Amino acid sequence: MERNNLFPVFLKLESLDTLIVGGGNVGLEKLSAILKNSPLAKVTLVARTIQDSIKELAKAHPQVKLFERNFKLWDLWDKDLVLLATDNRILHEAIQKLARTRRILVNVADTPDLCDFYLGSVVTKGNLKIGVSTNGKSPTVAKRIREYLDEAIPDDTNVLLDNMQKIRNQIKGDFNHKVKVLNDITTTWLEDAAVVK
Ligand SMILES: C[C@@]1(CC(=O)O)c2cc3[nH]c(cc4nc(cc5[nH]c(cc(n2)[C@H]1CCC(=O)O)[C@@](C)(CC(=O)O)[C@@H]5CCC(=O)O)C(CC(=O)O)=C4CCC(=O)O)c(CCC(=O)O)c3CC(=O)O
Ligand SMILES: NC(=O)C1=CN([C@@H]2O[C@H](COP(=O)(O)OP(=O)(O)OC[C@H]3O[C@@H](n4cnc5c(N)ncnc54)[C@H](O)[C@@H]3O)[C@@H](O)[C@H]2O)C=CC1
Repeated sequence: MERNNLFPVFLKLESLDTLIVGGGNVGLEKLSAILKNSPLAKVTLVARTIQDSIKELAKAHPQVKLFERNFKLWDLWDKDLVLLATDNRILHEAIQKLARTRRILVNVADTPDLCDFYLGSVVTKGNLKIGVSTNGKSPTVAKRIREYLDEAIPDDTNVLLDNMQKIRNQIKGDFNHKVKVLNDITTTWLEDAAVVK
């Protein structure tokens, strides 16, 4: 069976510099996805024309910089990540090549083959975050799985995380003992949560 070989990571976008090229519907979707997860993400968005909804969103996030003009080579100079969301595949290919030579990670919204990383569907409950990828096969299925998990994971999961953090900091003894205690007290957590629901 084919399998998903992508390696998931959770990025701290407050301390990285992200560039989005494109200010239409897809640019808006990518910017929204970033800010929903990381409201303080440092993002620069460059596009020949920028939708009003993007301008509104940027007003609520003062660290987001908008430039309403064509992409320029030097937009890449100080960036760690780049997301391409224009309607111009040739431009995407050219920018992807330039970014690659600078070792900047690239997402090309309309061309999975040119992507170094994909965005995923995300479930967030307090400190808990679950990312879902279908390996690019079906973003709609990723969205459905997000909805399913969002319903299934108890809303008070963050209370569990806070309690576990306290217990984790208090347990004395060697590492193996600590792991055993933490495993023991969480063995029945999901079943218990299902009963309470
Ligand atoms: C490869 C990937 C690269 C990337 O964008 O990172 C990619 C690529 C493409 N998406 C396309 C279309 C759609 N994308 C969505 C939605 C989402 N797309 C997202 C991620 C990804 N999309 C990455 C793979 C993720 C994975 O591994 O599963 C999500 C999860 C995250 C996010 O974008 O924030 C977000 C759901 C968030 C949520 O709600 O939970 C919908 C549905 C909808 O909006 O309801 C449609 C219309 C239905 C359809 O076409 O399937 C097209 C065709 C464009 C065209 O036809 O021109 C391409 C290009 C292609 O596949 O060739
Ligand atoms: N990955 C995904 O989730 C999806 C990807 N797509 C694809 O994404 C692409 C973009 O779609 P839309 O946002 O709807 O298009 P759009 O036409 O609304 O927006 C295109 C944007 O690119 C900008 N642009 C074009 N040339 C530019 C340049 N040289 N420099 C700077 N900005 C430039 C335009 O000013 C505009 O802001 C399409 O190719 C579409 O097929 C579409 C749906 C979902």
